[in-house]
Amino acid sequence: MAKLQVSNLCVQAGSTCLVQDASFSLKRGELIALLGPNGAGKSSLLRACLGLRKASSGSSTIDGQDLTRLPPIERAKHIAYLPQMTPLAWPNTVKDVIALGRFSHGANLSKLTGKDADAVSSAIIKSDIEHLTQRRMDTLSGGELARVHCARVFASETPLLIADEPVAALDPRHQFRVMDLIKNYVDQDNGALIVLHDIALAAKYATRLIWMKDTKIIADGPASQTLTEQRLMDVYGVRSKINGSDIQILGAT
Ligand SMILES: Nc1ncnc2c1ncn2[C@@H]1O[C@H](COP(=O)(O)OP(=O)(O)OP(=O)(O)O)[C@@H](O)[C@H]1O
Repeated sequence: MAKLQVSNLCVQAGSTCLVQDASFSLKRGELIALLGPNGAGKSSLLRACLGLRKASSGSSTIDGQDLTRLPPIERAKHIAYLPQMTPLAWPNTVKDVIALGRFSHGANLSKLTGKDADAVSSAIIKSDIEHLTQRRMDTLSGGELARVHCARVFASETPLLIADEPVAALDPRHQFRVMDLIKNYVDQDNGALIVLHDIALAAKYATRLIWMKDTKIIADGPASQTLTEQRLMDVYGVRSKINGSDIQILGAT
């Protein structure tokens, strides 16, 4: 089934509210873009959904199981998480990092065999990084690094992916390449929730947009219903011109 159900989730840091009463669901076949300005609470919401940050109230379940109570290794079988990317200083090879995707399956990471070896090989091919497998992670460009992290997720064969700004800091071509990888993953009967700051990219790829502002989800629906000039003004404080799939951001108010 693979369904993430988030209900009335609230996150506090001391007396400060970071997320208020967030509810939404994510299931296979959906590619949801989580949108909102800096500081709106997107990362806090993602981390609370995954049970990585304590929620003050509400719930987050996967196929009916409370994510905050699932042991990390069990959670990792259901849902993969790509946090905001920071350059890695690890001397590990690309192949070793992708093999980490098989950890939750109990694989011997230093000697992959059978299904585990197949999953890693298939992820490497899907992500178009065959030429990088013996490279050290700390020698990769941002675009290469992003594809390696996608491959690690694909190798884990989880049905759901949560990613926090997976295309931040990539040039337009690499943004498309990574979004194409995520779309292909979703098209193979998986689901993804990803934070994006590029509205046009979100409108092009996402089946649904969830809009956050000032700690709250203020809209949830396909771009055809929720992406309007007024919405961009309300959420980001920018003037825009939207004509079908042509989205122009004209400037700040
Ligand atoms: N532990 C904490 N204590 C206090 N404030 C926090 C804490 N964690 C996050 N915040 C604040 O909560 C707000 C929301 O942060 P969050 O990282 O969730 O926003 P975001 O929407 O993901 O932003 P961005 O787009 O910049 O990544 C920010 O103002 C941040 O400074």
